[in-house]
Amino acid sequence: MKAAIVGATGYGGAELIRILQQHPEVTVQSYHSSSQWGGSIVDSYPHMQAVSGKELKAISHEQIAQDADLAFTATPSGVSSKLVPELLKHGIRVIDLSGDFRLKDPRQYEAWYNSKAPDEVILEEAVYGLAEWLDTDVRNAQLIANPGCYPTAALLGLAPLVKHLPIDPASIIIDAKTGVSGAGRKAVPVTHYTEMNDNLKIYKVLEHQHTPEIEQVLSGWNSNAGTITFSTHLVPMTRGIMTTIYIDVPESITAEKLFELYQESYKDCYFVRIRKKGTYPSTKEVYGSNFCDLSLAYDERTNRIMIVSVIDNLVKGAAGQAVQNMNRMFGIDEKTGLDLAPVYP
Ligand SMILES: NC(=O)C1=CN([C@@H]2O[C@H](COP(=O)(O)OP(=O)(O)OC[C@H]3O[C@@H](n4cnc5c(N)ncnc54)[C@H](OP(=O)(O)O)[C@@H]3O)[C@@H](O)[C@H]2O)C=CC1
Ligand SMILES: CC(=O)N[C@@H](CCC(=O)OP(=O)(O)O)C(=O)O
Repeated sequence: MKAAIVGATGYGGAELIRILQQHPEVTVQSYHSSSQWGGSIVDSYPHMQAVSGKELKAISHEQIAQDADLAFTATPSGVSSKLVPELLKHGIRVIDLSGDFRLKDPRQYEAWYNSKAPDEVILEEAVYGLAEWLDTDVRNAQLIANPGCYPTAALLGLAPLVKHLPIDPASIIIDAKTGVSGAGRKAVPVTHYTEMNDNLKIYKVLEHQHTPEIEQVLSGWNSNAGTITFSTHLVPMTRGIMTTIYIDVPESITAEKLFELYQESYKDCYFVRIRKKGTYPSTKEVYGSNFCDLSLAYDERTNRIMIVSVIDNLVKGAAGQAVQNMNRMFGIDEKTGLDLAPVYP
């Protein structure tokens, strides 16, 4: 299979290159950049000697569609919304890493992204690619909207509860923390070394664009689901997301039942690992891998469940899940090319 990577000079693109380099079924046919075409990947990433002979190309929709079976668009929101329809028009399948095709309601997109929504027909057609909980057969999908990093961590943590128990979804609080690579490679004051080093910041308070994405999925799972409380923090680390989720529970649940529900729900999901009762994951324990590690705690004093979920934002939260979706799209075992052990310490 032949793939093209658009946005190859960004962090998501670089992670796609790293993963696809050792994918036995894929050849990366071309690497694309809007500003550095004519140059080479190693100009941006000198450690990527394995692709040193590859020239970065300009973005020609027609050429990309002619040469490859699939395009990954690892481009910013607002860019993907214009790029992807052109690629689809030329008949190529696309996995988009941005937030542009995740929200079904264009008014929601415009309200949270402050930008014009893509065409409604394409929004309708796009499959939301939360790989463990796909609700359609993606072997025929033309466009997969790869989920956001925070929604991936939060939704994998919430799914079994929201799908199977009469919890009160309005009680959901998601307290999330991310590493700085979540902001991409571009230098901006907020992620500058002196701003971030030895510092902890809350940001996008009550206005994070992943809020409606999480709510949209939850309401598809449980008709009672509505609004959530979601907070996001920047932590002085390179990669990783931890979400700590709090939910009020019906009195009928016990810690044992809860644990069994999660074990059962994820028994066939290689990339979701439920931690032993009483132990809790840290972001380093999934660093560089496509795993999402989950822990549960039931607080009998408050009748609240606490779920802890960790992922690597660039892998399970972006490029890794995109490759997992690609594998599903092309009928390949989902683990192919992705069985990466976490890098620790
Ligand atoms: N970083 C993360 O953890 C995650 C990121 N995402 C999403 O994935 C996408 C890529 O993120 P990330 O790699 O971190 O971002 P970066 O800022 O690191 O990279 C963005 C890429 O887009 C390209 N680009 C910028 N402007 C344009 C344009 N006008 N036309 C075409 N290409 C353009 C840039 O390269 P060039 O100038 O060379 O064209 C660059 O390769 C974003 O939508 C992001 O929101 C999703 C989940 C997690
Ligand atoms: C640290 C940081 O800024 N993280 C980004 C993560 C979102 C992202 O990467 O993009 P998507 O919306 O495409 O998922 C943010 O909070 O907006």
